[in-house]
Amino acid sequence: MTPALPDGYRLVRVPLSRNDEFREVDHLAFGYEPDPETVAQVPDYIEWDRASGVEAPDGSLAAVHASFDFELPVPGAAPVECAGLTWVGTRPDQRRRGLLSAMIADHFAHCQERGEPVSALYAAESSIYGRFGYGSAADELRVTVQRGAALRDVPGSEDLVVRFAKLDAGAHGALVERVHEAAGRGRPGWIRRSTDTLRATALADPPAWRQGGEPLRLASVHDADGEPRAYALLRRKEEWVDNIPKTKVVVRESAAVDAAAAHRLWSFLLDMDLTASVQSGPLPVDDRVRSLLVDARDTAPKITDNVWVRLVDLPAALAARRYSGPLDVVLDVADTRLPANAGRWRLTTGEVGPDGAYDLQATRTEDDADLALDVRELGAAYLGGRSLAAFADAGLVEERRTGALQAASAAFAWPLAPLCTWGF
Ligand SMILES: CC(=O)SCCNC(=O)CCNC(=O)[C@H](O)C(C)(C)COP(=O)(O)OP(=O)(O)OC[C@H]1O[C@@H](n2cnc3c(N)ncnc32)[C@H](O)[C@@H]1OP(=O)(O)O
Repeated sequence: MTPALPDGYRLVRVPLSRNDEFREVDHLAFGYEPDPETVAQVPDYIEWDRASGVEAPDGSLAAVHASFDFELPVPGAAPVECAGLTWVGTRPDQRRRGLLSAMIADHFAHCQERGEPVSALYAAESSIYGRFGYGSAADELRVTVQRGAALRDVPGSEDLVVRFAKLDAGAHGALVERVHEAAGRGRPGWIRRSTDTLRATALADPPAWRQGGEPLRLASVHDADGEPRAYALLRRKEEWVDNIPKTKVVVRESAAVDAAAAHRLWSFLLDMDLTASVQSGPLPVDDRVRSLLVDARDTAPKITDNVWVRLVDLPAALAARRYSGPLDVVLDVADTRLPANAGRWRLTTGEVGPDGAYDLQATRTEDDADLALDVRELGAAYLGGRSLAAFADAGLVEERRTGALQAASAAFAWPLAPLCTWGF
């Protein structure tokens, strides 16, 4: 069901020629205005063939959104085609008239046309997107570690060397993307930057973004052949208290291909002269540093929601990932926004693969349901980082056949916690 727009309003595609208007809506919606230096230094990373909006009766843009053509890494399988919803904004003088609701319906229709079974997003406010069937599918962890904090030993760490330089996007871009890709292998949610402009934006560093810190630096870890194994994009914020240096190291993003590289990187970060602490970038909740720190309690851990997932084509999306255990259950799915997903589905796994994981098929059935849930909870569990049993415990999944919840929770779970390392 497509929500109605107010009289005279209409959904439109927004071409590059309306870039200024599109951005004006965004600035008004989010309450900021980039200075000319920032505009000049941050690439235009909108994919203009995927930008849309709502026109008011006078032809002006009242609301906008766009999406990215992503591949979303899922548990145990090749990434699934995914529309990364972004740049969502309604002008403050046009809000609460159903413009976002209409844009989301339009977005889902475009996903279906393009054959994208899944959509993902970062939520500006976490109360917005559940109503549209998006579920919070991953958490991100940030820690602040005191200088000199001890790490448990990892063999091979001492054989690696660290290089430290002013970030040069041209010279370092390939290193960052190569390590980022290798570090994320097997980790659900680890979306790669899919275009040159997104890759360039990840390294953009206009002065307005520095919040009093130095320009971005790159700390990179290399093996004996010079091959990069880990990196951190960071800046130091100089601070002195009573003549004592208390500079903070603030990491924008870091990644490491293995434990030795992570150990070497953190050893370097925790031993920088004049500093007092290291604030991490977004980490998976099971990040190595939690296991390696001798005193992991004193790290002021903060957890927030990371990427949100929406199953647009339920059977295709569920078949695109793999599962940790055998399963034969009937789900009764509620989905008011996309009725084609609603109703009863039998989920059946096949033979176990050599990696211990299972393929799965979702087919329509008239059989009685074993579990009843909203598509939002299915999206939340999709990357393997949320427990269906925990949702049941919160009253959000109903078990109608004893044992079905245990089996489904075990099958949907995945050994590595999901994470996307960058907001889009
Ligand atoms: C993926 C991303 O890009 S995240 C970025 C989202 N953008 C922002 O946060 C920018 C500032 N906010 C805005 O521009 C607007 O308030 C938007 C885009 C969040 C909502 O746009 P609107 O056109 O006002 O939404 P619309 O009128 O369709 O409301 C749809 C429903 O969402 C609810 N809703 C809208 N905004 C919010 C919010 N911020 N928090 C909680 N609920 C909200 C409405 O109350 C309405 O609920 P209902 O269906 O129960 O009646």
